[in-house]
Amino acid sequence: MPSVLITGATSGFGRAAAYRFAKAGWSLILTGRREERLKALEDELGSQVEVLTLTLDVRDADAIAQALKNLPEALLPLTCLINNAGLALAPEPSQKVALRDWHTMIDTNITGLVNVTHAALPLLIEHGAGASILNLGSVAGQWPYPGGHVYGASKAFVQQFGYNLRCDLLGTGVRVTDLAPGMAETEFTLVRTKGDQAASDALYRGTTPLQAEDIAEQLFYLATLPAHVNINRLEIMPVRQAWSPFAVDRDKT
Ligand SMILES: NC(=O)C1=CN([C@@H]2O[C@H](COP(=O)(O)OP(=O)(O)OC[C@H]3O[C@@H](n4cnc5c(N)ncnc54)[C@H](OP(=O)(O)O)[C@@H]3O)[C@@H](O)[C@H]2O)C=CC1
Ligand SMILES: O=CCS(=O)(=O)O
Repeated sequence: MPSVLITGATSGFGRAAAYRFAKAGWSLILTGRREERLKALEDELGSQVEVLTLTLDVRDADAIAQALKNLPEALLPLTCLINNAGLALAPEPSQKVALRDWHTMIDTNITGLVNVTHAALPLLIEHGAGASILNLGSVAGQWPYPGGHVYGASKAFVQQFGYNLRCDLLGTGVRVTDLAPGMAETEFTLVRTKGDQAASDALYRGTTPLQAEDIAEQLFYLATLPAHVNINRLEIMPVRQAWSPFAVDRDKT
């Protein structure tokens, strides 16, 4: 059976992807920090497919290297890595942001993604043709907006790291994609606003954001493309989201 390692499987895109890949019979390696949520997924999906849960913080390089070194043979070689764990913090302007929030985004979205990728690469290369690394980038990695600061920059890293990985992986058969969603309704905004449910509800109210299942469907599509096809970047927005005009600072009259 093909196997997929999903980081950040306890919520949002990662959780929806666990269900999507399980539906197709894939073996699952699910990670996140919230153990009780991982156990609930294992209880629910474990009767359909092989499920291994790893309670891990992607910022802990040693724990990740150790865990991936000791994967059961039945889950190897690894068919797909979904680098999904990530977060935005501090929607306010740069000059008002606490430095630790910038560090948390860099440590999670950049260092965490690099930690997992480094540990998983040998397992994907062993699989060869048909293996994939699917990285969750964002429209924020391409398009600037107020309050995007380090979050957007971290997603620009995800894109360029993926492109550079492709150069190094040429000849191994391992594919790399930057999947870059726009507005999607998950726990993302609750995390970004540090638990402000009203602010999260307000952002998604009166429009039609992407849902986690929309992204899970794209992840499954990418992972099951013919082995000779690599989509380098896939940007997806809800129909009801688009760009705005440039902002201009004007004299007060
Ligand atoms: N929702 C959106 O509008 C968009 C989101 N994205 C990106 O998609 C990805 C998933 O986001 P989404 O599903 O929306 O958000 P959620 O907040 O719903 O899910 C985020 C997941 O990441 C995990 N996570 C966060 N920090 C860590 C960490 N240090 N170690 C391990 N796991 C961690 C969380 O698990 P736990 O807390 O249990 O550790 C959780 O499972 C992120 O990379 C995000 O930047 C991209 C574009 C749009
Ligand atoms: O990555 C998340 C989407 S947005 O909040 O930057 O538009």
